[in-house]
Amino acid sequence: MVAFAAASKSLKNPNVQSAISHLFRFQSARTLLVQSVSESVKLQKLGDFDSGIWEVNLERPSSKNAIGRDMLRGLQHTLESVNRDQTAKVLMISSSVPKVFCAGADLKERKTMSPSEVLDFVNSLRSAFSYLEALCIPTIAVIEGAALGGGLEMALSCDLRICGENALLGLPETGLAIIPGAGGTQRLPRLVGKSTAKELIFTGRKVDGKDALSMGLVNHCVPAGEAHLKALEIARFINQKGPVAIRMAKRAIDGGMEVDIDSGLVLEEECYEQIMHTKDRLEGLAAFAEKRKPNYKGR
Ligand SMILES: C/C(=C\C(=O)SCCNC(=O)CCNC(=O)[C@H](O)C(C)(C)COP(=O)(O)OP(=O)(O)OC[C@H]1O[C@@H](n2cnc3c(N)ncnc32)[C@H](O)[C@@H]1OP(=O)(O)O)CC(=O)O
Repeated sequence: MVAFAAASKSLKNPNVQSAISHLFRFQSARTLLVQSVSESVKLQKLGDFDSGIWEVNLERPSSKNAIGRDMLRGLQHTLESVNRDQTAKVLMISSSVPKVFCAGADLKERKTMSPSEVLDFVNSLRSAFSYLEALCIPTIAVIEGAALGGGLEMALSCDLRICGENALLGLPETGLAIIPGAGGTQRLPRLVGKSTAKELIFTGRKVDGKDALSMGLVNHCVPAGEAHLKALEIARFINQKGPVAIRMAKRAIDGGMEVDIDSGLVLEEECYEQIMHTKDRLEGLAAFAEKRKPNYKGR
């Protein structure tokens, strides 16, 4: 009885609760399937409670996940697989290489390319990141360590960015006498403002996780090593919501930001109409009335 009372008292301690919930969140993430799309890009589908959460894993340790032709092909195929599958609800992009998210374009391969090959490659990389940005489900970049050049441009194409304090983010391209050519000159100013983006791109300055947070470059900065956990926590929140509503919210926000407010509101109306006749909308109302968790089916 005494032991039980002591245990229940310690369970009320917020630190213990937080540790347990971290443990629970960490342990219950179970990978159901790993699809190896290429040597350097793996696609994982989480299972059980996390069904609906998918993860692209970058895995090219020899070059710190630098993106060459092979890796780009792997990335394109992976994103196409995600896009085709209606069961994907949230996508996380992470690295299995310690201390790096992605070191950008493969500069060793670049040295062997002719100018027209470089242009072809950069155009394909830009298209791949636009494809990533346009995926109809939410995407989260999980950044531990370096996200530089094309690596940051990939993260900028995601809806959310979560980083560890040890992150190093930057667009150092001008130091190589090129410009960020995979969307960086467009997405960075839209995210952090024109003036800050110009400073970062003109100087090639790299910022750590805390500075990235303060300039709005990332959504959350957490202690080093905890970015995946934080991203998973957010992915789980999203995964419990009405899937059609999430897709329509993304469409309305993304489409609306590029047009005037009146056109944006028309787009919002169109998106609202898409959710009007879903069974999930009725399920949401029923669950509220019955004081239970909704069970959404994505239709
Ligand atoms: C998309 C466009 C342009 C670009 O992206 S340009 C590229 C911008 N990126 C960079 O400038 C990053 C360069 N890399 C680094 O700063 C560091 O390597 C690091 C990522 C901070 C990691 O540092 P660390 O000290 O941990 O590791 P090493 O430097 O010893 O690297 C290990 C190994 O990896 C190779 N490598 C690293 N980055 C690249 C890369 N981008 N391309 C090819 N290889 C890379 C490095 O050379 C080492 O190899 P070794 O053979 O062992 O020497 C726009 C456009 O496309 O134009």
